[in-house]
Amino acid sequence: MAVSLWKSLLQTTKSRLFLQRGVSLYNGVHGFEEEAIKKKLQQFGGGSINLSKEDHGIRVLTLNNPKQMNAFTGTMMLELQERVTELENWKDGKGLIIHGAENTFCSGSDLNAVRAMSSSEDGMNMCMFMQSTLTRLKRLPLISVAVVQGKALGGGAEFTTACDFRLMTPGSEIRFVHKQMGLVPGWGGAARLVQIVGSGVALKLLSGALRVDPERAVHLGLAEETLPSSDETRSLEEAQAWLNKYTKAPAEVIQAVKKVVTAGRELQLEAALRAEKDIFGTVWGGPANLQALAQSTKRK
Ligand SMILES: CC[C@H](C(=O)O)C(=O)SCCNC(=O)CCNC(=O)[C@H](O)C(C)(C)COP(=O)(O)OP(=O)(O)OC[C@H]1O[C@@H](n2cnc3c(N)ncnc32)[C@H](O)[C@@H]1OP(=O)(O)O
Repeated sequence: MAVSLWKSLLQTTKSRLFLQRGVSLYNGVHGFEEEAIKKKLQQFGGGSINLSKEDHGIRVLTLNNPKQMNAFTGTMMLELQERVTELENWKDGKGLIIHGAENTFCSGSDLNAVRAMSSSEDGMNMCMFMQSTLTRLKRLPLISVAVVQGKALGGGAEFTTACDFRLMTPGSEIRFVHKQMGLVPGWGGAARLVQIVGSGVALKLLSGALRVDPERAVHLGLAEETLPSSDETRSLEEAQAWLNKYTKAPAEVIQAVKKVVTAGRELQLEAALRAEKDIFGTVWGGPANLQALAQSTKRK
């Protein structure tokens, strides 16, 4: 009796904890020294992570370091954590579009920073920092879309897997180049890639460092579709129109939808069911539900 009670308490706690905002995957127990790595990352400046004002519940996050093909500098990693915290506290949010500046997505880590942080301690701390931030990004109660224009390489390819969906423009490419650097993904990209395309395809993409063009990405289930335009502005407009199809409801309903799907993906069945129950309770009898009940019974 005590054991099953303990198990049930543990499951409930897990399902509640996983929905909490700002929870890092790692702490001192794992050897994660967050303040130390933040200080180190601060030494490698350049570029920025910009977040647009909201427009009908949708914001655009821009990886902005075009001089280096939007490679992630240390300060960009710190800014990404700040933007994710902002998005976790965005009450009216429904959708997020992520793209790179000047019509290319992201070239991974800034290799200058990588060369300067080649110690095991720095590498592991950067890995845990980025895994935590991208896991929080993936768990945002928003529908997120990576618009892949140009190249998404290495950590940039991993970044696309931290979004719910990927839309690619003609001629664009996702490529997990890690093998060529004697590495494996370190920002959580391998674990998420297996969830998206399955272990067999993930093994081929990683071991072959294969170039994935839009057609192959759609075939593999890595991308939803190839956008018609390769123009930077036009393709963003097309991505916004695509996302609008899925965000036509009050924010609290869209956020609840994303949360139940995240629970189903990440938790064991009983914990997922408990999380679904808790989330269902936040919308049952809520304004959107009561308004729908007051209207005609026929669904459009
Ligand atoms: C866990 C993640 C993992 C890690 O942290 O270990 C990584 O992500 S490591 C990085 C993996 N990424 C790469 O290896 C890509 C390297 N870059 C390229 O292959 C090319 O630059 C490419 C294909 C993105 C673009 O080639 P293109 O010929 O069109 O342009 P350039 O190569 O001349 O690049 C323009 C300009 O950008 C600088 N650049 C590009 N990528 C990076 C980068 N990742 N870090 C730092 N700087 C980068 C490049 O040096 C050029 O600058 P310039 O001053 O003009 O030489």
